[in-house]
Amino acid sequence: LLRGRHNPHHQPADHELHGAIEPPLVRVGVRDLLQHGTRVLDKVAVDNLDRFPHGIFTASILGWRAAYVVNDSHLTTVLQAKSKHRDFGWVPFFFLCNMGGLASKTVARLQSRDPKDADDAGFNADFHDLHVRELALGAPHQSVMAEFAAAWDPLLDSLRASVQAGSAGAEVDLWRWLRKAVAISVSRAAWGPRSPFSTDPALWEHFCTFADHYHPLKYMTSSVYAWRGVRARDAMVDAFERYYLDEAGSGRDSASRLSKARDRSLEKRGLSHREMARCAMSMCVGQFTPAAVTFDVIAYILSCPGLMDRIRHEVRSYIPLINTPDTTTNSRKPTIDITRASDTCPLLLSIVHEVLRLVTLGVTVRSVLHDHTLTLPLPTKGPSSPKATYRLRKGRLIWSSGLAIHGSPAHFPSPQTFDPERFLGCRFPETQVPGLFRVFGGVCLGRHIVRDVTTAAVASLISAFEFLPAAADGAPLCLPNLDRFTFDQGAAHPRGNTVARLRVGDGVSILWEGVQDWRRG
Ligand code: HEM
Repeated sequence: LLRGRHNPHHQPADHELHGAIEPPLVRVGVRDLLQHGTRVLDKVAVDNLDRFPHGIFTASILGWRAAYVVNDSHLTTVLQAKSKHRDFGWVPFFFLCNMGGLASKTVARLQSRDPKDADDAGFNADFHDLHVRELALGAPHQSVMAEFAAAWDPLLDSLRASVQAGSAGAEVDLWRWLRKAVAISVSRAAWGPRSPFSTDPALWEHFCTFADHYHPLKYMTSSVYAWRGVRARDAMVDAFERYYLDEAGSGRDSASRLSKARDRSLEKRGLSHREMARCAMSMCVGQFTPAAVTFDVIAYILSCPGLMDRIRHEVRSYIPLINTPDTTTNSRKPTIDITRASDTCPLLLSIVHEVLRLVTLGVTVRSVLHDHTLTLPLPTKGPSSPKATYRLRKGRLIWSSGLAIHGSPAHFPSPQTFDPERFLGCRFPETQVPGLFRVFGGVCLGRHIVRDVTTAAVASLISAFEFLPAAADGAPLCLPNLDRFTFDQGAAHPRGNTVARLRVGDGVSILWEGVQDWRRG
C-alpha cells in the first residue's frame, strides 16, 4: 500500500517523486483557529469526513501547510506503523517541554543520540521500550495496580466516613474528590509510597491549578501570561526535586520499576534532578487522566435510567465475595477485589470503552522524515475514486484523527449517542478493532492502567455508595462537552454540575484481597 513501507531501505527515486503532488488542500482560517485552538485539525478532519475519497488532505493553517490530516481508518493504521519514512517527531517533546518548562538545551540533549554508542536508539525509542516492558499485562501491571489500590482504599474509607454523617445523603464534589484520589493513588503506583503526592497531600491542588490554566501558546511566550499555572508547576517541580534529592533514597528505592527505568533513561542523557523533576511533573498530566474518565463514566451511567442498578448487580454478582478478617471489630467482613473489575464485569468494561470513545481525541501524530510517495491503489470511499499517488514532504506532520473515525456513522451507528452495550464482548478493542477504536492511537502504552484504574474506581464508588437523585433544585452530574475540550486534557473535563448526592451503601467492603496476594507473591 505504501511505497517503500515494505522495504525499509527504499529511497524514492527522482522519477517517483516527479509529478506526484501533495494530497488535496484544505484552508484553515483565523476564525477556525481561534474557535477550536489545539483541536482545529480534528475539526477539519470531521468537517471533511466524506469529501476526499482516499481520506487524506493537506491542512493549510494561515497559508502554512502544517499537516496531512487523515480521517480514514485503514490509512490511519498504515501510517501509524513503524517506518523509516516517519516517526513520532517533535510533538511529544513539545508537550514534555512546554508543560514541564524544560530548557531548550535539555530538549536538544533528549533529541540527540550518543555518537559513541552504536546501540543508542534515541530517547523516544528508549522510552517506548521501557514502557512496553514495565507496563505489560502480568506481574508488572499487577504491581502497579496493587500500589494504586493500597492508596485508594484509605481515601475511599475517609470519603465513606464523611458521607456517613448525613443519613439523607451528603453532597460530594465528585470531580474534586476524584482529582485528589486519582493523583494520590496513581502517583503512588508510579513513584511509590514516598511519591510527592503521597507525602504532601495538598500538592494535588497545585496540579489542578496547573491543569486548569494550561495553554501551550501561553507557555511558549512568557510566564507573565501564565503566572498562576507556572507558580503551581514550580511547586510540583520543587516537590519532585526534593523527592529526587532525598539522600536516604527512601523515595526512589520504593518506586515502581517503571519509574526507576524512566529515571535511568533520563540520567543516561545527563539530566539534572531539577530537569528530571520537570519531566516527572509533565508526565502527571497523562497519568492522572483516569480522574476525568471516571467522572464521565459515572455521569453517563446516571444519565441512563436503570443502568446504575445493572452495573451494581454485575459488580456484586461477578466479583467474588470473600470474607476477610476485620481487625477493628474482630469479626469477618464481606470483601471484593475491585482491581478485577475489568476482567469480570463485561457491561462496565463496555461502558468504559464507550465513554473513552466519546470523551477523548485519540489522535495519532507522526512526522514525515523525508520526501516520499504514498500510493493508494484502492479507493477507500466511493466506488469510482481513482488510484492516487501523493507526495509527502519532509517536515510535515501526519495528523490521524480518532475523533473523525469515532464520529463516523459508517463505523459507529448513531455515533453521538451513548450506547452502553456498544463494546460488549470486546476486551481490548484497541487491538481487536485497531482501525476503529482510536482512543489509544496506535497504541498508548498506559492503556491497561487507564482501563483498570477507571473500572476499579467506578466499581468501588458504585459498591460503596448509592447515588441519590439530585435535590429538587439541583442538577444531575454534567455530561462532557467536547466543544470545550482541549488537546492537553487527554479526556474531556466536566464543565457544569460536579456535585453528587451520596449515601453509604449496604455494607460490602472494598478491600484489596488481590493486593495482599500480590504482596505475598
Ligand atoms: C485516558 C487516558 C489516556 C489516553 C486517551 C491516552 C492516549 C494516548 C495516545 C492517543 C497515544 C499516541 C499513540 C500513537 O502515537 O499513536 C498515547 C501514547 C502514549 N501513552 Fe497514553 N493515553 C492515556 C493515558 C496514559 C497513561 C496513564 C500512561 C502511562 C502510565 C500513558 C503512556 C503513554 C506512552 C508511554 C505513550 C507513547 C507510546 C509509544 O511510545 O509508542 N498514557 N497515549
